[in-house]
Amino acid sequence: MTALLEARGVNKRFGAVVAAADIDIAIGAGERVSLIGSNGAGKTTFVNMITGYLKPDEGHIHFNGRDITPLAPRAITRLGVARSFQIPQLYGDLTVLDNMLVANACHDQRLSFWQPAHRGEAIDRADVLLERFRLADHRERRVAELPGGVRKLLDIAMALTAAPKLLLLDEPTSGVSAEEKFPMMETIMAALGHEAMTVLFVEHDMDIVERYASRVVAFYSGRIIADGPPGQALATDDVRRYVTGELLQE
Ligand SMILES: Nc1ncnc2c1ncn2[C@@H]1O[C@H](COP(=O)(O)OP(=O)(O)OP(=O)(O)O)[C@@H](O)[C@H]1O
Repeated sequence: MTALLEARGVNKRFGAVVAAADIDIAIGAGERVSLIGSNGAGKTTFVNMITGYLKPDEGHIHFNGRDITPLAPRAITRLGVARSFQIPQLYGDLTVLDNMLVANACHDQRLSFWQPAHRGEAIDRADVLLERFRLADHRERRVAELPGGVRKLLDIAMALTAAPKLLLLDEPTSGVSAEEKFPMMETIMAALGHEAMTVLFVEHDMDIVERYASRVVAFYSGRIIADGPPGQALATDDVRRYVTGELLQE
């Protein structure tokens, strides 16, 4: 397997807290990887180190064959790493379409005062994504008026305007009702199916993990305690003890 993302000997501490301990992992193109672990296990720290918002104390992270450890978040985004947040980062007063266009403008290097164009092209790309995420009917609505689940879909669609190679999702269905979460994941996964991209998603809901991940990476105290296909990783004693709580902790 040629790795798209590779972390080697990555460590991160916050004072006495070990947030990442000897992280060694390689993730290939097209994988759908779920990052699981209890609160404070180190999932977000790992994601933040990939995006460059946090720097490891030790170790290196490679993306697409390049050492991205020293790069600033914007430079890493430009290489093809995109992220959506647990609480969507949207402009409530703007329409859905305008949010898409703002997201596009943030990474379109061709835009300038003299050449604000590509707008037609940007609108076409936005419309394709809105269709895929079942957001076309909301195109002209103000984002502040939309329900939470729709806003989450928009946040992910916005991340895709950059046509990333790696997409990082933070609990895509958190805050969404039990009835809505599977239809929402179906929409997300169908939309992502059109793009040849690797997806890492932080998830606490094991039903979602089992159904949508091709691989599970479990964290505890900053360490990776299991890594494999969902059926295998979720069945390990460490995951049952430290993540799902099916076994009592020693
Ligand atoms: N900026 C920071 N300053 C100090 N401590 C931090 C910081 N970021 C994370 N930590 C600590 O590092 C540990 C790992 O946190 P992290 O947010 O990575 O866990 P997590 O698995 O994402 O948890 P959750 O599911 O609650 O989001 C925790 O003990 C946390 O308190």
